[in-house]
Amino acid sequence: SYVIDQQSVVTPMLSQMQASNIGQTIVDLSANVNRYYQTAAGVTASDWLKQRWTTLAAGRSDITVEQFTHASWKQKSVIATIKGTDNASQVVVLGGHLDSINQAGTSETTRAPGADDDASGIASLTEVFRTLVANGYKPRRTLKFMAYAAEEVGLRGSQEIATSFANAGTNVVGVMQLDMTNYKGSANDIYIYTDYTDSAQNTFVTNLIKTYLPTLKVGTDKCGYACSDHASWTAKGYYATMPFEAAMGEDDPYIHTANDTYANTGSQADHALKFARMALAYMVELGSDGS
Ligand SMILES: N[C@H](Cc1ccc(I)cc1)C(=O)NO
Ligand SMILES: [Zn+2]
Ligand SMILES: [Zn+2]
Repeated sequence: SYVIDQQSVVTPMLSQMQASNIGQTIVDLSANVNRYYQTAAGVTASDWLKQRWTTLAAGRSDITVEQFTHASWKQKSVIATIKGTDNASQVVVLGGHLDSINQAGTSETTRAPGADDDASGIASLTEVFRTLVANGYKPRRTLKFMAYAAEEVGLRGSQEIATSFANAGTNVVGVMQLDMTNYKGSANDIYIYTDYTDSAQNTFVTNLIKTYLPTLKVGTDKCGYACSDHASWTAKGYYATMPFEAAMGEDDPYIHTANDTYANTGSQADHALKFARMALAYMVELGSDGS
């Protein structure tokens, strides 16, 4: 059962989280001509993120940053792990996808900045990672931050990772997916998607928002298909939640084009900051539980 009891840890951290940090990561990631799973730029973006997370890890001995090599394409997923203290066998995952795509076809030189889809999600979870490390936070459970390759071509990177975890019998107690966090297209702030996700964990996340971000308005909606990497984890029997930027059909109209830019989300990351704060609360509340 889900208990919310880490206010003394979470609340001080929330005020340290900054939209400007999220915006900078979006700018950095979308500076690659593209982040397509098959291009040199897509490989470069993966290597850049590994280095960025390694720098943020600040030499902590309980943190590792690695790349997950996939079977049949070049772009690697990136995984940062904060090893738990006394309940390390139980794992919490916060993910987004690293790759981008242009719906007109993505060659080595095709522009696909993917600022909202999904640099915004990667930037949101990177700000969670930065804040936890800056505060010297040591979780009881193991926390994993994941940047999946090849989401746009069939959730392929997360499918390989989730399958690998299931085959290893890894006890992932919960997964949150952040795919598109920075385009405020709807009346509510955060939309919890109810298909291909777990309803009990969705309720927990809704309660986290009520507790820690009480001014935010929460909506729900359905994709109607496996619309992001949360579906890969659900397919393997894990509990997943996907908080999303808008209601169906009101999301960022520029995605999968050369116009999915930071400028086209107003050159600010205020919407993404809401998701980062929610995600930090998720990682600390679940990460602080014993077995
Ligand atoms: N299709 C998804 C984005 C997406 C997800 C949900 C909704 I509603 C609309 C759009 C995608 O491109 N993920 O990378
Ligand atoms: Zn997409
Ligand atoms: Zn996406």
